[in-house]
Amino acid sequence: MPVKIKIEKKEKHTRARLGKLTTPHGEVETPIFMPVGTQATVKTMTPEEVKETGGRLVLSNTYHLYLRPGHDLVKEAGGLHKFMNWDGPILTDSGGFQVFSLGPLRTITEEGVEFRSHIDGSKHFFTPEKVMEIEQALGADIAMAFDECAPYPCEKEYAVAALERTTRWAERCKRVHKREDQALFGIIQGGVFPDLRERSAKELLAMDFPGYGIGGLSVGEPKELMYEVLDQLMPIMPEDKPRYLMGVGSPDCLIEGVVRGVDMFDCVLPTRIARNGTVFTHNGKLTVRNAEYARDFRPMDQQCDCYACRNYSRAYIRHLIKTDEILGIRLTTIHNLHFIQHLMQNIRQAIREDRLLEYREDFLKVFNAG
Ligand SMILES: CNc1nc2c(CCNCC3CCCCC3)c3nc(N)[nH]c(=O)c3cc2[nH]1
Repeated sequence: MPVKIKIEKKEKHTRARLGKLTTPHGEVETPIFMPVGTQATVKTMTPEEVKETGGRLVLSNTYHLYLRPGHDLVKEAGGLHKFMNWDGPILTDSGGFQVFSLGPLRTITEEGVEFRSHIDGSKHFFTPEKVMEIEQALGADIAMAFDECAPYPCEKEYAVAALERTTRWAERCKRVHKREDQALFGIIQGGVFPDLRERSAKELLAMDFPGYGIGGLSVGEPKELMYEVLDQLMPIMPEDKPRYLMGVGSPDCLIEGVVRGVDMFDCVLPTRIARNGTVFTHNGKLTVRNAEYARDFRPMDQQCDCYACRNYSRAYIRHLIKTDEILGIRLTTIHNLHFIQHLMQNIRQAIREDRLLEYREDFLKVFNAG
């Protein structure tokens, strides 16, 4: 069993758990936030800088790496760890979400999904078998099954069809997944319908995957609805398997997800908004590129001890961003990754001390007041 979770402690007043996730490339603490490295790099960061901010497990993507540079090239390079010089654990998403997000550029059949590349419009066909070939070639420690993520909102019939196809595709993935040093995770679908979520979970739990993605959320539904789906789904999830809430999220969603028993998160938000000149601070978001910061010589977040906040002012970082100096978005990225990892560290400590609900209240009172 290459990937397993050991629950160290259950928080007294919530479903939150403190755990250790063991993988072929080392052990990481959970709950964990996993920085996204779409094209085999966490944008603008060296692996050392990702580690320095607290990143321990990074994500990459089947869809993007298949199109460029090609999974065969990455395999020839010795696999994703060697290619991107990352010696910690890696998780690859199956591309299910990406090809479904392509909208009219894709056609879904029982066999698989025909889609046109967002780069040059060339035609491609992803089947569960093809995606498993790609993910095994890339060599991540955790590979997600090829699933169908239903949009929000959608008719219940659509969610049923997507759930049933996801189950059949999970079977097909499991049948051809041979790599012993790579864990295949199933992905639970079912839209925002509690009965469908339960059905999808039960069908996939019966296949005994070493861990589970919770898919089909953070697709435009109100946050409260996402929390409700988790409230209904998490009680039927096995305690001894990692739960990975896909594509989540912002600081408030991370805390609410942990409270409900989620162990793993990924989100492009911290790195994406950083490149737009927006950073998280304890008082909420701050768009450092705005004119009001032109003569503001304070750090982005006065309570932050990251490299960017220890050495540079808002005025300087605003100057860099306004003049398209690459150092600007590197500094905002360093800060945002550090901020989120520091939040996860505080959450893990609050679990240890059985005061997660107090932490949630204190953090959100200040963060949301901003
Ligand atoms: C943002 N919201 C959201 N994301 C979802 C994602 C993607 C999660 N992030 C993966 C990274 C994205 C950037 C490149 C590297 C991989 C989902 N993925 C799958 N397979 N299925 C979902 O239902 C699924 C559902 C998701 N909802």
